Amino acid sequence: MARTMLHRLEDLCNVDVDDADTALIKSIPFTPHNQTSNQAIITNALLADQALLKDLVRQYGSQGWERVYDQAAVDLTARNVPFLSGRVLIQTSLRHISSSAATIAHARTLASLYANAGVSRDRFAIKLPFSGAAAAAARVLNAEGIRTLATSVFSLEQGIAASQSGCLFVSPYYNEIAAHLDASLRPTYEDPALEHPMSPRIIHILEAFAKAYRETGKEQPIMVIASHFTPGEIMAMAELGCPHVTVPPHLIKTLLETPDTLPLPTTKKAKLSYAEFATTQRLTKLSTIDPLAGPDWDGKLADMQTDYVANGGEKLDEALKRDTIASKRLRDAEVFFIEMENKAKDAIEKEIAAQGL
Ligand SMILES: O=C(CO)[C@@H](O)[C@H](O)[C@H](O)[C@H](O)COP(=O)(O)O
Repeated sequence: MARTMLHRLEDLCNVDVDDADTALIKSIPFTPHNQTSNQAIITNALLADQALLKDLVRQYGSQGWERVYDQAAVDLTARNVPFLSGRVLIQTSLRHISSSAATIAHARTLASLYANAGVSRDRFAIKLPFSGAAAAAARVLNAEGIRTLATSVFSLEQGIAASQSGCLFVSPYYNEIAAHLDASLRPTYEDPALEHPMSPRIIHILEAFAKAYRETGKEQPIMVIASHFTPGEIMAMAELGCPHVTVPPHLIKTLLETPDTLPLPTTKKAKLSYAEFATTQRLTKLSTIDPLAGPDWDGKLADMQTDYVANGGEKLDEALKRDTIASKRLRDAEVFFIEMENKAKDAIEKEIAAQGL
């Protein structure tokens, strides 16, 4: 196959797949790294496969819809492991966003279903939508070897809490969920790295991790940046310094269909360790600005001195409350993913009734 923009992206930034579609993953002309998912991805995949739905209901329907849905998420992702070099990921229910105990219990259930499916702990991770309660849950889960990804991250404080709770990965959303549902909310920029209002927060998180690594030697979460609309946005992630980007299906297809006619890249992809991280010269002005902060922001950025995870993630919840943009975006994610989960719940319960279970 001739060289495409997806090859170029992989030269600059590790390509992960933001979808569970095995055929799509196999169509990529190199081995992608991780495969991310969420309740929208799992529900759509399950509803598109009525044979799988019926079969899972037959096997597990008597134990209720959640058992069926969790098994679906594990089955739909576990089968992709042979075609990836890294991990498959599924997300805990947003119904648990305010409860550490419920988040821990759900993550442990998913981990045991992966174990039953023969997926070892180094081939999966559990995504936690990152509230204070989730950060506290992450500390427990990572300590017991169930590795987590902090997701729905919109603020530096959430990024710091991901580091403090020992998360393996962190996924800031470059764009908000509301913009996925309403195209009029999608910003378009000639130069996304420099102009997109989320770029500074990405740089702040990466710089905080690099500083923490230099000071403590402790490995920091690997950034798997998510939620992009355009090829231009995706390609800009390398310049921001993101080591991984998770790419939705339509952008994988577009990048695969676009020949790379540019000279071979002269820069290398960001290393997974933050030891050598440095913001590229062109973007250093983003280090001190925050277009998403409110008008009374004092210009100070959060740092690792505050423990955002202690006491059930109390300080993270306080920070989220003060940050109207991040808290609105996290709330939108909560509403959207619960809606998508409920769509699957209705279909599963209908099938449970049809099978007379
Ligand atoms: O958080 C991760 C990866 O860690 C993503 O799966 C993330 O949920 C998605 O990129 C966003 O929710 C956008 O998803 P979609 O609306 O494009 O399906």
